Amino acid sequence: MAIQFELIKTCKQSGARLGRLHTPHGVIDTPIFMPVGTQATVKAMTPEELEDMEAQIILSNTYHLFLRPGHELVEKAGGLHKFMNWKHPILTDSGGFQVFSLGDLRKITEEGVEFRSHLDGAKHFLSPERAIEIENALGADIIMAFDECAPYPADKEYVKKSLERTTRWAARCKAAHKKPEQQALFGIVQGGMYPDLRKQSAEEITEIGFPGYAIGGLSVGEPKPMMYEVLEQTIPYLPEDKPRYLMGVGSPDDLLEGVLRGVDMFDCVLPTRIARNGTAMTSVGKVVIKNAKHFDDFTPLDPNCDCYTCRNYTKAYLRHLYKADEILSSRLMSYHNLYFLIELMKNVRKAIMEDRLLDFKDEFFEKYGYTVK
Ligand SMILES: CC(C)(C)OC(=O)NCc1c[nH]c2nc(N)[nH]c(=O)c12
Repeated sequence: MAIQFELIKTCKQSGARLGRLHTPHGVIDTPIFMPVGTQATVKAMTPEELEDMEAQIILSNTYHLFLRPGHELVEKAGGLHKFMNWKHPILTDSGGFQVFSLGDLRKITEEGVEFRSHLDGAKHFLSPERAIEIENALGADIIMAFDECAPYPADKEYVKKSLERTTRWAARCKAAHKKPEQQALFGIVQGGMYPDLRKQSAEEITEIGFPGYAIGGLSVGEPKPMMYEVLEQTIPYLPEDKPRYLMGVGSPDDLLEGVLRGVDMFDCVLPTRIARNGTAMTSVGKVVIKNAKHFDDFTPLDPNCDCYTCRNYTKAYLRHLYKADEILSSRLMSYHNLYFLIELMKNVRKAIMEDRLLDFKDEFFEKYGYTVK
């Protein structure tokens, strides 16, 4: 088996789980936040900095690497780990979702998706088989099935047709996967915001059988309560002994609400994206560094953080870097935001171990400035 999921403990106060996911490139503690490195780099961070902040697994993307530099080059380099000098686990997303959101969609058929590259407008075709061929070449420890992430909102008939095709595509992915011993293929559950369709998708995907299951099609603009509700309607149909991965999530509150509902893995571009726009996630809420009030504030970004950025630089300096459009601004802000989410998940794992995750959530939301429900 490419991966082994060890369920260590289930929190007595909630549905939260503590686990360890053994992969060919190392062990991952769950619940886990996975930094996104779409084009074989977590933007502005070196692998050594990611190791320093104890990132355990990072994401890359099939669609992007297929378009540039081409999966053949990465394979020639000895695979993604060698190409980007990352010695730890990697997960590649399949590109299905990107095809529907990045390239302007040409047409979708049972066979696959024809689309134009968002880079140069060139026409391309991706099918379940092609996506798996690319992911096998990239060599990630965990690879995702080729799916359709239905837009939101979308009418029920469309979502039903779409999830049923995603199921047929999932079976084709499993059949096309050349290295199930080295690379764990996760199935992806869709079904929009319709609980009965989520149940149908979860039953169909688990019927095919995968070592792990992702919940796609959420965090697509729906209200948060709706996302949490759909999660509650989906998780019970996934096996307890396999990892659950909520794709594209998320912000601190979404991570906590997801863990409480039994999610083990998360990914989101938020920490690095908002960092480049000058916003920091801190233990006392968001800090928008360009705000004039930080002009002569010589305190750290986050008084309760012991990351490299918070130990060595002040808000005044970080504001200056941002206003001067200095590259170091993106680096220092990204380092802190990633560290913040990784640290949050470390504290979540500790709270689960001590059966006090609900209390931890209330304390965190109080300090972070979220209204505690
Ligand atoms: C809009 C953002 C990116 C925040 O979330 C989503 O789109 N969420 C859904 C999502 C993220 N990544 C995925 N990958 C795949 N294969 N399928 C998906 O549905 C998704």
